[in-house]
Amino acid sequence: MAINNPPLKAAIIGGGVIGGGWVARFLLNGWDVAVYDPDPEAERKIAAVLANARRSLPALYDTALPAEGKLVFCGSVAKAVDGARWVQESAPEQLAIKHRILAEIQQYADKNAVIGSSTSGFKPSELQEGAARPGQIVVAHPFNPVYLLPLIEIVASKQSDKAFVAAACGILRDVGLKPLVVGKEIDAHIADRLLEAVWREGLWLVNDGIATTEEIDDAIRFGFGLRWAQMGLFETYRIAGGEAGMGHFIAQFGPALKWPWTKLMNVPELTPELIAKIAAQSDAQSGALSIRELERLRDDNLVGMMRALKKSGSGAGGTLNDHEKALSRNAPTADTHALPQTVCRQVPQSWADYNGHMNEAHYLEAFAQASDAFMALIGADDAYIASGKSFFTAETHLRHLAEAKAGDTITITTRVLLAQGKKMHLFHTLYGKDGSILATCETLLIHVDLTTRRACNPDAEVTRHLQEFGDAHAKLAKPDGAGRHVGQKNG
Ligand SMILES: NC(=O)C1=CN([C@@H]2O[C@H](COP(=O)(O)OP(=O)(O)OC[C@H]3O[C@@H](n4cnc5c(N)ncnc54)[C@H](O)[C@@H]3O)[C@@H](O)[C@H]2O)C=CC1
Ligand SMILES: C[N+](C)(C)CC(=O)CC(=O)[O-]
Repeated sequence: MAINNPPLKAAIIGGGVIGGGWVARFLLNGWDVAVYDPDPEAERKIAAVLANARRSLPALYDTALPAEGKLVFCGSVAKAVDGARWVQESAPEQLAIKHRILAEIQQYADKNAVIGSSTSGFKPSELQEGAARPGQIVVAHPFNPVYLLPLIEIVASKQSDKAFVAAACGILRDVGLKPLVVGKEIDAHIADRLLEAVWREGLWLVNDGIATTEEIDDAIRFGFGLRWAQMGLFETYRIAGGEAGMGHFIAQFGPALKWPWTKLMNVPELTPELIAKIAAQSDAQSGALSIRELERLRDDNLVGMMRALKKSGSGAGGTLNDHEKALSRNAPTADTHALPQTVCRQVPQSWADYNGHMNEAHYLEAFAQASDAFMALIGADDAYIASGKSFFTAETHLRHLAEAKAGDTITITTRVLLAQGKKMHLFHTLYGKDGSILATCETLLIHVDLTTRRACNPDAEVTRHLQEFGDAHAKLAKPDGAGRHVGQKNG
């Protein structure tokens, strides 16, 4: 499915914490979005979520997201769902409210639209009770923040139509999400079953005066929380069994389940005293930051962690890599300035430094991405490198002409200055959003046999493609700044 052509429409019914995240996820992936929420404050709250999403979601990728869709706020469900391909119910977690809203959605929505519910705990069969077309409704349970975290639990009942489940998964993948189809409907699906168990134990630890909210959070974030983000529970414990593996792990730690290590199913009563105790500890722990500041801290950390996972493709990193590939396939192919555009991306927050602009190290990173993209363009792509040949960079000269700031969109064009035998001499120009030149990079790459680690000529096809670019670019005037050395006067 094309990601952004023509613009698709999503309707979000209920624009609170989760609805706002859905708005951002669809909008920043090029969908038009219509929102219905009776709260007069909804527009302001969604604007705040969107501001945070705009500074974090694009930072996950080394390529640009599609142009943002259009956002409208509607005065009725009927207006919001009109023409929508996806309708997401994100109203309060009360079955009666959800039934009322789903009935209204089905009255006005296209019969082929997917209707997802964000419910954290209700089974799809419960949501479908009394529905005009039960098969159209699926649980699409997201995780906060919806614009960054890829997991969506897709839960169907016996009445659900498989075609809608398949369509739901396809659409969610297109907007960068990871649909996990839950095989059997149960209360609270998979993830919230797990979360509730940890939450229950946490409440007991505070209730019994054993640990504060901060100590419990430390127990998670300094240890197993880091492991869970990349390997989950079972893969982590498999390693904990040492070379003897999972069988040995269970033999050793299985009996502990019957020792008093857990409170099992007992739930502490949420008395006013316990709630006040937790709220006071939470204020002492995190009250110095506003919710929006905490969200930005969370988002920057999530972006950093998820970007790190891209390297190995573990967990969320694999989803990002798949989405990035799809985004690159759908990126505009038009040349800018008559040269191939080899980079189009946002400057992530993490690239800004103490001077409040993009740090010099990341100019080289962006230009290296341009060289990689140009290599792919001439056929020196992943398959070529896997066959044992590549280019190594021998020399680079960077010029910094104007500032790029976090959140800015930057593009790079690539020009061949010389294509001769094993030599590939490139000149990259980095532009800001207004088309002004922010930096240039002149770089010499040498073709190498990866088995001998020695220079050699590229394969015939790569040579031919490179030569074609070289011949075309030789007709252009020499770029300003080419051949400069450090300290040279302008002019
Ligand atoms: N907050 C969380 O961490 C998560 C929540 N969810 C689920 O998402 C759903 C929404 O939860 P939150 O966003 O947290 O709640 P919320 O309270 O932040 O937002 C609910 C929104 O629904 C609106 N609303 C109330 N009546 C409505 C109606 N008749 N029609 C349309 N909108 C209406 C409210 O004005 C409010 O803006 C729930 O089903 C919840 O279980 C799912 C994943 C995580
Ligand atoms: C607390 N909660 C049950 C609403 C949480 C979720 O449903 C998922 C999440 O984002 O943690």
